[in-house]
Amino acid sequence: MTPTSGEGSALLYTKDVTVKYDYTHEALHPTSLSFDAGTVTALIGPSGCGKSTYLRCLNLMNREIPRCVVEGEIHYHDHDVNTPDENLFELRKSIGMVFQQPTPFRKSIRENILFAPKRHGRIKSREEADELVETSLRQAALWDEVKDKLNQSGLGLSGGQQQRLCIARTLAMKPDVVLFDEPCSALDPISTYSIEETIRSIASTGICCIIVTHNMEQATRVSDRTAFFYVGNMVETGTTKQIFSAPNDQRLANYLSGRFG
Ligand SMILES: Nc1ncnc2c1ncn2[C@@H]1O[C@H](COP(=O)(O)OP(=O)(O)OP(=O)(O)O)[C@@H](O)[C@H]1O
Repeated sequence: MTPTSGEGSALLYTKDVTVKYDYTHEALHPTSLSFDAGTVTALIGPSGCGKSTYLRCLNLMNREIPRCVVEGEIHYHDHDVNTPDENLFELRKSIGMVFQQPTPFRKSIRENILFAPKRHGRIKSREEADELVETSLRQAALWDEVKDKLNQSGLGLSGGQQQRLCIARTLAMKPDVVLFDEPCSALDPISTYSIEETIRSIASTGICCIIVTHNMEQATRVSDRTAFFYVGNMVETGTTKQIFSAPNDQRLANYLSGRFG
């Protein structure tokens, strides 16, 4: 899919979104970005520049933080979800999230996958459950490694496998957006490669993937588009190729050349 879009055709976009912590400290200044189905966007920038804060806006996760205020528009399927009556339970079914540290539930591999679909009343039969477990684990490239131990604890897996289990668990809800907050930072290079492959393959099925990463090589390997954040501002966005080969903003050029991190 062509990695571009204006907000008009985008699956998800924000318009002048700001975030204040403790009601006053504006950690994210007005930010407008758009995201298409079937693409991967990387959010990059030095530590503390607001990448994760912005990512958490997209499924209203900042609402879990006391005294945090998010203003501006967050359009999902052309509907502004940043309203007090938005149903968070429903929204997060469609906009899933994978965190930095793998966080499998203290349950079997199978029950990790089925937990949320059961809660949402989506499983009607044993056959449906079996199929969902297999499809989700295959999408996360974990099926072959765990198919003979589905009833064992998810906590018995390696770190990289646990992270893929968390991705499979997210995919079991059939989201159309998945947010990844530094999903590989706790993983070795082989597991990292596997997660990157998984992200690309998920995007190829039409899911919109957005990933916060500190790893510039990862951004170039995995993403179609990149947005650079600096001190709470989204400074530049474009195709990943353009951002890395011909940055316009001097701060971005300095960041890419390693002058600060
Ligand atoms: N829960 C919070 N309460 C108060 N301030 C916060 C909170 N989370 C983040 N901040 C502040 O908001 C700013 C942006 O932080 P954020 O974590 O979004 O940056 P980041 O670019 O994702 O950083 P990193 O790459 O280190 O994870 C920082 O000044 C940070 O201290």
